[in-house]
Amino acid sequence: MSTPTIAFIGAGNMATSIVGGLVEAGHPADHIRAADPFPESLERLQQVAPVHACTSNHEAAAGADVIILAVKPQVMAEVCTGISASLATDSLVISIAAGITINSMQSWLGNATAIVRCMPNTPALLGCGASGLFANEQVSEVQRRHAEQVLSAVGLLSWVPREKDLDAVTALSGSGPAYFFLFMEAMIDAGVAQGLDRGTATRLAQQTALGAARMALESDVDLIELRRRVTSPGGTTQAAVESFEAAGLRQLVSEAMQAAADRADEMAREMG
Ligand SMILES: NC(=O)C1=CN([C@@H]2O[C@H](COP(=O)(O)OP(=O)(O)OC[C@H]3O[C@@H](n4cnc5c(N)ncnc54)[C@H](O)[C@@H]3O)[C@@H](O)[C@H]2O)C=CC1
Ligand SMILES: O=C(O)[C@@H]1CCC=N1
Repeated sequence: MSTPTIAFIGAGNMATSIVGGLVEAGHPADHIRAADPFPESLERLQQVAPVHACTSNHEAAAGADVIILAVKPQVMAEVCTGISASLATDSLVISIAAGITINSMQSWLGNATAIVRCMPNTPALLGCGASGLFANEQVSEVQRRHAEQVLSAVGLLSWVPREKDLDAVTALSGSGPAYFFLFMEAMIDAGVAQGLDRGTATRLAQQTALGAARMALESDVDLIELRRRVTSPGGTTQAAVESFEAAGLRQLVSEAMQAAADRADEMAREMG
């Protein structure tokens, strides 16, 4: 597969992370362009890799194999209509904006445009992201591989068969980092209430989350077995887990994720 030319429209946090990952994975910086109205954003990006900084979105998009729309959802309509005439017939557009549907993008870019809609998450900033991807029918096999090359540079990726599934991806991995942060906040507060100083409670909670995540990823047994191995019969973990279950933790998680998915659907309607 030849090296695709990749254009970033918007050179903020996500673009910078993806560029960092791409270059680390061996993608040549001279095959990457970026446009952003704020020179400071472009300068920050160029500290990560010597990409070609463009003076307009048109200059970045013209003739690029892959165009990554890494701008906030609120400016997507303006950005898409602005670059629609710059796309080549075989350009692939990848959007990482939450709540902007393929339908909306097609209405701004043209119905024949190959589009991948992606829901990333913030650990992409550390190369540890998890992204869900959906492709419209115009996306070819080669373009799928290009999308995978880009998103795998910042972590794991998973294709979903229906665009609607991106609402569930948003509820799970898109918003998910915040759930773990919230749980850690609650654990730290509880540790402090039991007498630990906040610094100690914070470090213990952070390392416990890291250790548990690594065991979940790297161990050859499932989550139930991992949990069983911590839970001595009649011991402390059993007391805590029974307390969680009695308080309806699973139902709470299910309702919270439904609220997130419903909101994702609502946002797509509002912005579409
Ligand atoms: N699921 C999630 O947790 C995440 C989703 N995202 C999505 O990624 C997208 C980008 O987010 P960030 O990088 O965090 O935002 P950011 O604010 O860091 O970057 C956006 C960049 O777009 C530039 N920009 C504004 N108007 C522009 C225009 N007309 N043309 C070109 N560039 C323009 C801004 O100057 C800025 O540098 C958003 O749509 C967001 O929804 C990002 C991070 C995580
Ligand atoms: O909270 C949000 O709406 C965005 C989408 C997923 C993560 N952040």
